[in-house]
Amino acid sequence: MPQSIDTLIHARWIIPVVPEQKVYENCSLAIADGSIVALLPTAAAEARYQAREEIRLDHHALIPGLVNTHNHAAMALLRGYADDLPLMDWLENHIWPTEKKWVNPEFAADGSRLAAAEMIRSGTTSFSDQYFFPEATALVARETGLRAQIAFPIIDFPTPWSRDGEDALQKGLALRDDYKANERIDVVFAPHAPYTVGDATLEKIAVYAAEAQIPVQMHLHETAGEVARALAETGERPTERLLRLGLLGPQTLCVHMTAVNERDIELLQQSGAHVAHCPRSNLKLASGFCPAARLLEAGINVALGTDGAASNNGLDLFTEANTAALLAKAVSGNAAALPAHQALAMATINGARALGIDEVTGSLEAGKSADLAAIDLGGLEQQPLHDPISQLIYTASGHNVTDVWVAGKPLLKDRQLQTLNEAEVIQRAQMWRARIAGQI
Ligand SMILES: CSC[C@H]1O[C@@H](n2cnc3c(O)ncnc32)[C@H](O)[C@@H]1O
Ligand SMILES: [Zn+2]
Repeated sequence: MPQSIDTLIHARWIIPVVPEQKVYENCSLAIADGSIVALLPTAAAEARYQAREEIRLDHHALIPGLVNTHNHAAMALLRGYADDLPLMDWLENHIWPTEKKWVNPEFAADGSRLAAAEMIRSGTTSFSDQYFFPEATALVARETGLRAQIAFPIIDFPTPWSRDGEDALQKGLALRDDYKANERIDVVFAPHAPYTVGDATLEKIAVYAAEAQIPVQMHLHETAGEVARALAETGERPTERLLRLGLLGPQTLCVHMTAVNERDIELLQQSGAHVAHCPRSNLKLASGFCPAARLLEAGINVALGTDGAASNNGLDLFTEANTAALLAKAVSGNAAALPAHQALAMATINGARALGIDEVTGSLEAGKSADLAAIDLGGLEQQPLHDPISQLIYTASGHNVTDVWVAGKPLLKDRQLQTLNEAEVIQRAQMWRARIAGQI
């Protein structure tokens, strides 16, 4: 007697990511109540299950939904607004003044919707976000069905969202209470960077984080200049400082990590901290290079982040994984560094580990949530197809994604967004451009 389930997805290739490098050809994924029940050959699946819905993906790879471990979603509205500048000039003379003038709850909601649409279209199912008015981004995650880690921003000076570090902490903790019961949305701490948050605030965060086991993410070692400034002002490297303050541990996500020395690597390794590698933002802002392959070799969990679309200028994790793989080879002078299967792991299971959600998502294993992306590999650029993992990393992009599910619910169906009105999202983005340009 066949077992009743919700969905059977038959795919040309299924790539579970765990175990790494495994590719199943002409297999099926069985889904019930939003979770993966089994991955098995199509003939066996058809005999064993009676599904309410069967989906055939004859030219596609089915993979775990991608995990973007560092984003500033609402900054999608500032895409292309201030290009070709180094980090501190970009922030201090362009982005921060513009944020002061324009960022409000409406901006955060419209920008987050634009980013959510782009992420879903390009196969992302989970993202971590650090931006002002995090309540607006959390609401967009709730509406759209994305899985989200809302990392509320803590800065010691006035921002559009908070008066100071203490105000940000209290607002963020209240938001955390609001989302306690939500299975898809976690609310965590995001002290912005070593140069915007002082020891007193970081010490408070360390106490709360330890008491309630709350993850912390922070921009760290984004540039050599940041490290040099810290050394000149305090005699301490930023990584050493986090360790001294009790903030470097298995629930810490260090975003960027360029300009690292042997001691920094040892500290990351011993503490179990994770790294969000954002290669395209680092390249565009000329911030430096994170030695991703070396960190991985040292046993450090390295995941991928796009950073905001204002410094990338997109949110496509396929492009990010491609850049990570190519950059690692260039930086190490070794063509074998960061092979395609490792880049795919960084975009999926490593990301889920970095966000503390690897028991739920990041790989296609029975019992995990059905968070999936289907990628059409039938196009000209993917022929001939010797190795689907190679094609995913070296030839595909987010444009090849056709279908996306979170917890078994379709967010993208045959390239059509299911939980967002694309035309409205574009119209709102265009309205913000005109407002910022002073045209309306
Ligand atoms: C505290 S909300 C986020 C805050 O960070 C700014 N930001 C965006 N990208 C970067 C980056 O690469 N390094 C440092 N800060 C960044 C953003 O504009 C907000 O002000
Ligand atoms: Zn960032």
